[in-house]
Amino acid sequence: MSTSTLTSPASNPSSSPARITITRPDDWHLHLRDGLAMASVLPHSARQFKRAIVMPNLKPPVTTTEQAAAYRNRILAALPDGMAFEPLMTLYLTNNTPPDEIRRARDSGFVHAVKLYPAGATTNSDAGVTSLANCTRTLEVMQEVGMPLLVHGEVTDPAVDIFDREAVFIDRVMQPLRRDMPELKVVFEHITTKQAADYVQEASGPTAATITAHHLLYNRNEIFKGGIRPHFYCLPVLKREEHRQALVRAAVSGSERFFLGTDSAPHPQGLKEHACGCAGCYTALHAMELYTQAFEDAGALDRLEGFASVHGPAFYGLPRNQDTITLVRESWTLPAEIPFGDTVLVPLNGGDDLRWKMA
Ligand SMILES: NC(=O)N[C@@H](CC(=O)O)C(=O)O
Ligand SMILES: [Zn+2]
Ligand SMILES: [Zn+2]
Repeated sequence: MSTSTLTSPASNPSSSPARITITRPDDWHLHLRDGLAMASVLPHSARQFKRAIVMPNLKPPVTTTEQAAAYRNRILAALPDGMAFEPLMTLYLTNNTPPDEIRRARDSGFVHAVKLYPAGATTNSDAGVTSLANCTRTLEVMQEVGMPLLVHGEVTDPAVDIFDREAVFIDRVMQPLRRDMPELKVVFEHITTKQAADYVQEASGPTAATITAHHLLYNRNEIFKGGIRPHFYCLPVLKREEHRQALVRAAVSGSERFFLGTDSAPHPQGLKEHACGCAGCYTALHAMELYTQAFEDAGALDRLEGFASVHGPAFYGLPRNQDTITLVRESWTLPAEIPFGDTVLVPLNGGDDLRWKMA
């Protein structure tokens, strides 16, 4: 029961080009998992992106530079011959991350950020932070050495409605954090609301946000179209149409504060299509096709390169990539499922036709 509108002619203006070439993009928020599962999905990201910020929410989480080095080596060992891909590693912040660990991370040269998961907010966040007050010394060192803090920005207070958890997080956590650590680099990850887009645009200090392709293309109706559709369930959950539109405006605005982060988050089919299904959308296979479509629908293909390939490296203090990718206007059918270790996963839009294709 495909209900895709991805190839709808109405949103395919004839004035749009048949191909577009941009500097090779990077993915500033990616879940690669580990082991055989990682080996299955890694080539998809490596085909589309030169680099990716690799999330540390493994079981157990990647909390030390030493663990990040070992994880990085496993990723590089799983990379097929001939593929160039640079994993940019992150550490998982806990209540007990020692300030010295930040200096070790900075000195390593391969750890590029530290991730804040409010305890209980999302997949594998049990070891996360219960209160940022536990992390003051560590955050001060991050601020001092220029180590970015990446934030899953949702409160975990069960009294707060799930659709409000990001907006409430701005008041309860982001504002005080920005006030207390004015020079800390902060990335508000996978923003989903108008409130977050406005906040990031106006915040003082080095503040940025990643935006996923699925939050640019879909509102929360998508989860319930014709029945419950678990592959559209992720955290933070899709929001109302007015929020999707605010995210599109932010992404195409040209502001350097907004850049690409797929949050591609693979889970086995059996754990998505489940009575208590996991949160996460798998988009690594077709991410640039989806972003290109979102920017085309907004009449802003000329802004895609900045968002996908320029603003992220600038924020992280890294060089832009030298090579390019080309996307062509060509209809193709996304596989309905793909191998995932010893099981399978269903990509977002699995079995649907896409309008753009990586050449
Ligand atoms: N986005 C998700 O819905 N899930 C992510 C975790 C996260 O990024 O919050 C995952 O690791 O599965
Ligand atoms: Zn998250
Ligand atoms: Zn994520």
